[in-house]
Amino acid sequence: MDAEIPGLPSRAADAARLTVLSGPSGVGKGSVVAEIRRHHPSVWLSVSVTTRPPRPGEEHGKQYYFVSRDEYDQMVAAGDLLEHAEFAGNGYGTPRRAVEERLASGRPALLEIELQGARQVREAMPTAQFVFLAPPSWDELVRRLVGRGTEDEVTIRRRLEAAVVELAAEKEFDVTIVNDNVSQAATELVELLTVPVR
Ligand SMILES: Nc1ncnc2c1ncn2[C@@H]1O[C@H](COP(=O)(O)OP(=O)(O)OP(=O)(O)O)[C@@H](O)[C@H]1O
Ligand SMILES: Nc1nc2c(ncn2[C@@H]2O[C@H](COP(=O)(O)O)[C@@H](O)[C@H]2O)c(=O)[nH]1
Repeated sequence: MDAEIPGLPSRAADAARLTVLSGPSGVGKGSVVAEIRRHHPSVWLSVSVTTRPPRPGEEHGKQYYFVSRDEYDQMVAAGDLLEHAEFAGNGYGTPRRAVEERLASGRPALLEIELQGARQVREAMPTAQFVFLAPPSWDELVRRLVGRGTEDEVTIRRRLEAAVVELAAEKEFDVTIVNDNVSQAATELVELLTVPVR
């Protein structure tokens, strides 16, 4: 690592920016992030809270903090969430303190969140970097969401209705990565995570 030079921001501080990854449900955000965690364990990803029940294999504190609606409402009321949104019938939010501590210590952070939350982060932190993960096609998005097999038909419909809105918002983002291939998309995202702050 480079030695600190008084008066010159360290390279670590230069790289300390928040990156927000968003994109429609089923596009592969979780898959891309999991790939990054496997190959780049130093990349720090915020763990969100959600009122959604865990899917098979999901663990409290790993993919999410699974909380009750009351706990979630209390966190919202207390201002403990950097952003929060209702999505397909459940509440989701980013615990504020962990992200703020991470950035304050000069280290970058990654959020994987939906569109309404991304818009809130843009309001609060306009220098953050916003990355849109796009599907190769609408049909492939539907195939992935249905093929995952984790949602019932009603929920799949709700998520696809939201996907129409999310896809129309792509132009609000700084960069688009098309998720044709998980490992390629992960490589592209990691490169963006290490771009110095503007
Ligand atoms: N590049 C890809 N090619 C083929 N299948 C993929 C690709 N990326 C992800 N998938 C598959 O698509 C499904 C949805 O992926 P994933 O759960 O990562 O999406 P997501 O964007 O995180 O969804 P959500 O927002 O609903 O949590 C999974 O079954 C996953 O294995
Ligand atoms: N606004 C926020 N959205 C979040 C957060 N954590 C995850 N998400 C997004 O919710 C949907 C659905 O997720 P799923 O795990 O139920 O499939 C997806 O788009 C996630 O990116 C958050 O903290 N805030």
